Amino acid sequence: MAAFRVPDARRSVPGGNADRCVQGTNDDATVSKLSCATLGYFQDDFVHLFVRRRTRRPPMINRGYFARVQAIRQAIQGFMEAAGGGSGGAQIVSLGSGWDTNFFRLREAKAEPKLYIELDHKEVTCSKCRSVKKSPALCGLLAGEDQSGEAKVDVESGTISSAKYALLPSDLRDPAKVKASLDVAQADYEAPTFILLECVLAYLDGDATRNLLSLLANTFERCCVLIYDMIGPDDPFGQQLIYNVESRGCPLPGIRSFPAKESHAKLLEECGFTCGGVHDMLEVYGKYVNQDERKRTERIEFLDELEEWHLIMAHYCLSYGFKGSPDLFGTRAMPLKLQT
Ligand SMILES: C[S@@+](CC[C@H](N)C(=O)[O-])C[C@H]1O[C@@H](n2cnc3c(N)ncnc32)[C@H](O)[C@@H]1O
Repeated sequence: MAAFRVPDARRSVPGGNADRCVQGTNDDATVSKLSCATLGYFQDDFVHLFVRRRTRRPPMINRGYFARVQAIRQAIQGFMEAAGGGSGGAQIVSLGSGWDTNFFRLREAKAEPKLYIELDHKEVTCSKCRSVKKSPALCGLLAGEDQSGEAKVDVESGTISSAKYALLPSDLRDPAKVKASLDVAQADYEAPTFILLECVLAYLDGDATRNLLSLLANTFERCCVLIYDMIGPDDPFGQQLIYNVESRGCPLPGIRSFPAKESHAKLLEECGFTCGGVHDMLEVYGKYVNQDERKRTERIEFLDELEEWHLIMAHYCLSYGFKGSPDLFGTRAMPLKLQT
């Protein structure tokens, strides 16, 4: 592996544009997910509706995204089963959701929760509205069972409201705004709720993350939270990773506030959750991702840079915590189960 020489990228972050750069990370994530879907790593019939220019990502990136998407889908499925599905009142809240397509995937499979709420910066929710409005397929999935339900897609305000899905602009750094957005979305604070923070907290500073997680733990009576994020900022590979992102003007304060698996566990406990587990993505890929899917996808593209693969995967982790009734969020609802 090459030696890394990393200048301090924080000095080159252009102040005013930081939010715009953070929003731009969603474009990257979506393009990478489309790259995977196109190659057959996983099925996503909707992600192409959000991307203007397709780019084929290198095999290592595709495999990393496969692990991330597969693990999150397994966790959602585990929760939905434990919570009795949409008819059991299950609710999903995705914060910093970007152009994620999980709602449309679940809705098409008739496996959607009672309510699916997404929050992101207004710029991102406005562009999501634009793509939804242009797509009869997405609009159709927002409509009610008999296609009669009213779905309002307002590009100007960046909001979508429908019987089972709500998209709203919000700033995750401001707990009062997040709570107000959840109120507008008519979140049910007593319903079993799965909260997803997929590659979001790295962009928030430590206090903002603590305030956000504490708000969630204090607001939802029975919930589990799943966090996918970067770790390991201090070794040469982590420094390079941070430099690559921050030199584009996108600060990553979160990775410094919560640099290791232990700090993620502590964060969850401090904010009012019981920590269910923290695994780096190497562990997730090796032990928790469905093994048949793993074997199938390993045949799609050859990967020979194993040392770098191990390094990348060790710099991301999944952590999860619970709050509320142990019968619902006990072992049955553990987001990840060991695969044998
Ligand atoms: C790397 S993208 C991830 C998007 C999506 N969760 C995924 O994994 O595909 C990070 C997302 O977090 C959102 N985000 C970051 N900070 C935010 C904040 N303070 N308020 C609202 N959204 C934020 C960004 O706008 C962006 O959509």
